[in-house]
Amino acid sequence: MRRAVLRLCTLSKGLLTPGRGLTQGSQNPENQRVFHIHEACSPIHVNHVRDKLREIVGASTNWRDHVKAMEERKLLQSFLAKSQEELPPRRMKDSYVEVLLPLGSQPELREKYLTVQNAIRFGRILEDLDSLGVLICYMHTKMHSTKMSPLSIVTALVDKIDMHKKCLSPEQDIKFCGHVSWVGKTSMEVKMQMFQLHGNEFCPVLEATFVMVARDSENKRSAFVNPLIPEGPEEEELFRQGEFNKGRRVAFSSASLLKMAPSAEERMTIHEMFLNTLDPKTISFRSRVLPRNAVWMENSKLKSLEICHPQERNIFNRIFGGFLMRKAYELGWATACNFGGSRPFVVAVDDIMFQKPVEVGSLLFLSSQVCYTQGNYIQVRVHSEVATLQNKEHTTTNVFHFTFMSEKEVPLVFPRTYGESMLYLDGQRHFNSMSAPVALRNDYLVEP
Ligand SMILES: CCCCCCCCCCCCCCCCCC(=O)SCCNC(=O)CCNC(=O)[C@H](O)C(C)(C)COP(=O)(O)OP(=O)(O)OC[C@H]1O[C@@H](n2cnc3c(N)ncnc32)[C@H](O)[C@@H]1OP(=O)(O)O
Repeated sequence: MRRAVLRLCTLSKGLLTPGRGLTQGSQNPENQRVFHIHEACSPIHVNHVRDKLREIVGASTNWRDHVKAMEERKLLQSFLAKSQEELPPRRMKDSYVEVLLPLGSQPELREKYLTVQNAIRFGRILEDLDSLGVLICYMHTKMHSTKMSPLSIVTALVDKIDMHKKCLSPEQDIKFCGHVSWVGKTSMEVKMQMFQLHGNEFCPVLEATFVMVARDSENKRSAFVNPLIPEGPEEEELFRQGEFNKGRRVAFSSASLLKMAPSAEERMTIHEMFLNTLDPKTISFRSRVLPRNAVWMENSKLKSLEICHPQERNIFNRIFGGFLMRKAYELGWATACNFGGSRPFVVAVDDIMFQKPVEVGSLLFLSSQVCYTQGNYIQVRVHSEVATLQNKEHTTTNVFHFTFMSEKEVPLVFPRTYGESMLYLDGQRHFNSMSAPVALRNDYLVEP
């Protein structure tokens, strides 16, 4: 067990240093390491993750019982800690979980994960990562005094998901693993990795950093989580990285274009783009023409609507974060496909913020657009908002950022309004925060 954790941490350190990329990752011999099957502790079957979660929170399996189940959860409030100091510290290995998705040995599982091009649906992987992230946090906060957890653990942020060059086959077993890597007072950072069997070895294909927040039994107020004690220099480094990530997120958010004007360089970019669209035949700021091989941003949009049925609920009777991510991702993929005119492959996902829970019964409006392109890359932003039948006012619940790589070079995208210019710059910032660009690889197959 300990060896497996250490090996995972070493791998994480190599791959997840902020700003390091796919190219750098794959060139680094450290990252060529593989995870040997025999090192793993017995993994949980993917189908059991959600059953375990239901058991931990005592969720009802029938929608008609959900109110009763929530009433029962209220009784757990007394188990909540009044301060973090009351809670026993945990180690990284206490929350370490491995999950097996046996696509190779159980072909009946494949259908759910399959794309028409015989690749793996990335949207399904997002759902699995979300459930696993929550399970990992329940391992970290496990109490011996009560079978059911008084905590409601929700996904606050998908900080980053980086894909590596490996081809994802729907016919080979997949393994996920992860652990809590940093904790605050009520929040936990979780690092997860995904491996696919290649011959006799599980090779790394993806890594992800999520932030989960603990809430009380009724999911109304935040609740304290156990401190984390890193053991040894590798874990200390991971913990420091978690601290650094928190600072980076605060800095990124305070420099948000919703709060601050763009930098001088960014302003210059926008002005140059504007000048490039002025019609040289008229001396007017109004007549705008698109340069060759460019598309107006407003023409890159796709929209969808989902009715949030009880079937898509999570263990707290709100809409499952993984479902929201899958739907947003699939719309984003279709947007990139429509825009680029060829098959897009996801390269990175970052900064998905879950601002508000989505209630069962809501109408979920997803709106997706290309906001930045470069070479073969397409940066897509998906905005989601909800309305209810009673209240038609729309409320933003999430903003998703996806980076795709297209098989062919893609057109430039041009903002027409000031608001679109801000979207362009925000897209550029997200693109630049991604790892260094990678060369298009034929074996890089990750699809909706
Ligand atoms: C059920 C039975 C049958 C079911 C059948 C169907 C089954 C379907 C399958 C599902 C099963 C699996 C489900 C597993 C559960 C998945 C989880 C979800 O879905 S969850 C659904 C999707 N998720 C949601 O719905 C969540 C929606 N969002 C929210 O509710 C709130 O925005 C919030 C709670 C996340 C934060 O509220 P806010 O008022 O801001 O809170 P505070 O100011 O009090 O701060 C508390 C701590 O949070 C930190 N922090 C905050 N934000 C961020 C951030 N962006 N970034 C980083 N950190 C952040 C902040 O720094 C502080 O940390 P610390 O210093 O104390 O350490």
